[in-house]
Amino acid sequence: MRVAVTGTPGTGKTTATELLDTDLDVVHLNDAIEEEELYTEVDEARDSKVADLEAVREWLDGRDNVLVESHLAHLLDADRVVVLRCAPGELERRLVERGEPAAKARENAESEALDVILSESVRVHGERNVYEIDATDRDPGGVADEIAAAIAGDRDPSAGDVDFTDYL
Ligand SMILES: Nc1ncnc2c1ncn2[C@@H]1O[C@H](COP(=O)(O)OP(=O)(O)O)[C@@H](O)[C@H]1O
Repeated sequence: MRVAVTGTPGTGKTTATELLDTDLDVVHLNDAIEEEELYTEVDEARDSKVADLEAVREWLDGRDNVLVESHLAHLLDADRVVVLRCAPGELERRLVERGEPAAKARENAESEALDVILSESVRVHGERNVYEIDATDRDPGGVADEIAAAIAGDRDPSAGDVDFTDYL
């Protein structure tokens, strides 16, 4: 089984998947993109690398029992897509606290308020394969438990239950 754990930067993907007790091979894709040089160019202005999704797909090819964690993970093949959500104000606070520039933190908060990643996940994979988790008031262990439930099929798929538009 291949599981994607996606969500706007700051929703807690890395923290929760590091706590996850799973038989799946957990891949922190953003680290792999750096280490394996799976990017097309470096965006100096945004201090980030532009992922080469074709190279990523090739690198992942044949790895079936894997959990791919990244804000890009929903753009890849997956049997189940877990989308972490976080209230934009809390997301913005977390990103600033972790050292992101204020403008970038706000841009991500607005993207979260607009359901950008959730909508992309539903468009690419269909609602019945998307497991939305509102992680706002959950501790990392609780989020990891929710992800484990989605992997095990112990909860139903859900998408669109979260509404953060009042942030805009
Ligand atoms: N459940 C949580 N509750 C509160 N803060 C969290 C939670 N999960 C992560 N954080 C904090 O939020 C920031 C972003 O978490 P991280 O796991 O890096 O998110 P992502 O991988 O989605 O970008 C980190 O500073 C982390 O300590």
